[in-house]
Amino acid sequence: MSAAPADCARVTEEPARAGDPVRRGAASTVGATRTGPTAEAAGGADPNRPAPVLSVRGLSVRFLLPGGRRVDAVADASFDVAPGECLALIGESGCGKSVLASALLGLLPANSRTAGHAHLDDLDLLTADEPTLARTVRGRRVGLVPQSPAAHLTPVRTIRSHIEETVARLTGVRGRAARRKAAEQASQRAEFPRDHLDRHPHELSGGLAQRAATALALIGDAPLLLADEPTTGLDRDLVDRTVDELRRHVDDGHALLMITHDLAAAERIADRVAVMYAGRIVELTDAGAFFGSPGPRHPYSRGLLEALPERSFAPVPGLPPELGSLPGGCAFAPRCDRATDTCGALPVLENTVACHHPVPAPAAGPHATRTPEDTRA
Ligand SMILES: Nc1ncnc2c1ncn2[C@@H]1O[C@H](COP(=O)(O)OP(=O)(O)OP(=O)(O)O)[C@@H](O)[C@H]1O
Ligand code: NI
Repeated sequence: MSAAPADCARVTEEPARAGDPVRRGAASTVGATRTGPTAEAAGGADPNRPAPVLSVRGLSVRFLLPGGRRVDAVADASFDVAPGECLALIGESGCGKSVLASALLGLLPANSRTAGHAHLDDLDLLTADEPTLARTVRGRRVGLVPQSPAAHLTPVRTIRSHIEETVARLTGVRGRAARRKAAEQASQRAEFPRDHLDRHPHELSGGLAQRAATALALIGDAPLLLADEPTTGLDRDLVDRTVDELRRHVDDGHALLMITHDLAAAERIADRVAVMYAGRIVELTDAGAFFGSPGPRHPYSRGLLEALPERSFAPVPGLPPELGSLPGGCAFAPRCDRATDTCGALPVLENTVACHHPVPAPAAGPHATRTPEDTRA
């Protein structure tokens, strides 16, 4: 599913250094367009929704490559995640999901430039300095299940030693026996088998490494969890159990941003869904509306869902564009059977969708959000 783990690993293996001016100095160099989705679209204006744990506005990430080339991996992303809420971020391989997560944790490489805001309560994660991120954010305020867990584990240490060390660092548990017990409880939560705790990372399958990473990410009880493909390599039964454990974590009041290719897992866990295409969020809506009625409004989202074996099993025709040479206007237009000349202009995320020709919502229904397109269609 994840065809680009190397990219993701590359991002996370080269953390920005302390005092690195890249992120702090670069906030105005990218994302000249601030298309400004409504606060409601981002999930912020609903008075019934609790104040968000994470509030992202206009987040853009650009990579500068040799020869003056650049890759706009994330463009103008805005969304909120509230306590007790899971937002699933979905989209094809290479659309910018992991780069977005890395930006939130200050884990982008030095050839990146970010713009926008990502508020974790009163702290802007995009401008926070590396000591703050390292000492107070990663693990404590934001947990991470990385996409390539093996790359984040130290080869010469057992899983037990990783977990006990994290327990000691992030919790008040003191004493060897207590730490050992807490580590075993943490591994159990993520369905990591106790009899594998004394193994080294290279002795684990991808699925077991994934479960070890999930166990580690839950230990700090951080109010926000970023889980990047937490179910990769797991069989269906374990996917369901892992997702249900993450859902319990959400129901305990934590916020979860879950990146996944697995739409069945997203349907099982998510309260809201954000669909990313070529670096942009093109749809942001309630999971019930997305997976049920009226279904996705963006033609791309609809195509993603229809590609599922239990639906039409027909892939979205064509391939996503290279992020280094994006066409002007709607990046999906070349693959879209609803495209017209209008799509030469960049669509803004309005209500729930960034599309000049969204799939019409039915006339009535609890989730129907009518747009001018509905009346034209
Ligand atoms: N350090 C880098 N330098 C240049 N481009 C990069 C760098 N890291 C990532 N990219 C590019 O950014 C884009 C988004 O990558 P990202 O890993 O976020 O995709 P993704 O949506 O997580 O894909 P997948 O589902 O396969 O994990 C890709 O085109 C990738 O090649
Ligand atoms: Ni990724």
